[in-house]
Amino acid sequence: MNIEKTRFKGCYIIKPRIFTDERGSFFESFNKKQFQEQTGLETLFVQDNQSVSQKGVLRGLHFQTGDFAQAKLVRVIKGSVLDVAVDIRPESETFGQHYSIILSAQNNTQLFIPQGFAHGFLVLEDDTIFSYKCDNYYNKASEGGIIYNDKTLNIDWQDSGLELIISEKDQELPTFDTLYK
Ligand SMILES: Cc1cn([C@H]2C[C@H](O)[C@@H](COP(=O)(O)OP(=O)(O)O[C@H]3O[C@H](C)C(=O)[C@H](O)[C@H]3O)O2)c(=O)[nH]c1=O
Repeated sequence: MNIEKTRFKGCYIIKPRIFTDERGSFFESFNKKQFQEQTGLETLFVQDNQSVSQKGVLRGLHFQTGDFAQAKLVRVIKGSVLDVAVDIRPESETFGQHYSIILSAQNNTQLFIPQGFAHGFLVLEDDTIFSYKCDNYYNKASEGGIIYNDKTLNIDWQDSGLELIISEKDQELPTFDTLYK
């Protein structure tokens, strides 16, 4: 696997090595040893999640707080998404800034998002399968979030022409300024 840094400390883009032959293709979707060698991070994932969404679904921006903060290794098994990670680490020089990337079954690209980020994605194709590893368990009481169209974050979701499908819970998430200003 090839791992490259982003301008956000601890956030990495991962491109697995794909093996193809007359049967199809193969790749290692995670390798702890290589991950640790290339990032220096000792990450122990404890929970895998999967969601299936139709085109136009926007999930997020979500995070878990305190002892239940989660690092995530996210990827798309089928379809494609615009994935967004927002740095909510007050001490970070990129605090309040976000990173966006297209993740798809075509590019097989993965994004490692460390603890201290809010995460969300916009689904670009029907029947998109989103799969991710977390280094901490789900803890409903620790759930937090930021409204997707927050004016301070000013995320370009590239959603022109899409009818957004957003849960009631996500439509009621607070603004960044409410949480951090
Ligand atoms: C996240 C989670 C949810 N659930 C239950 C709780 C609800 O009854 C149901 C759907 O949960 P929710 O609407 O929060 O699912 P998403 O909107 O996909 O949330 C996720 O989407 C964003 C983009 C993320 O990065 C987070 O991992 C996560 O917040 O699954 C569980 O049982 N375990 C879990 O780990």
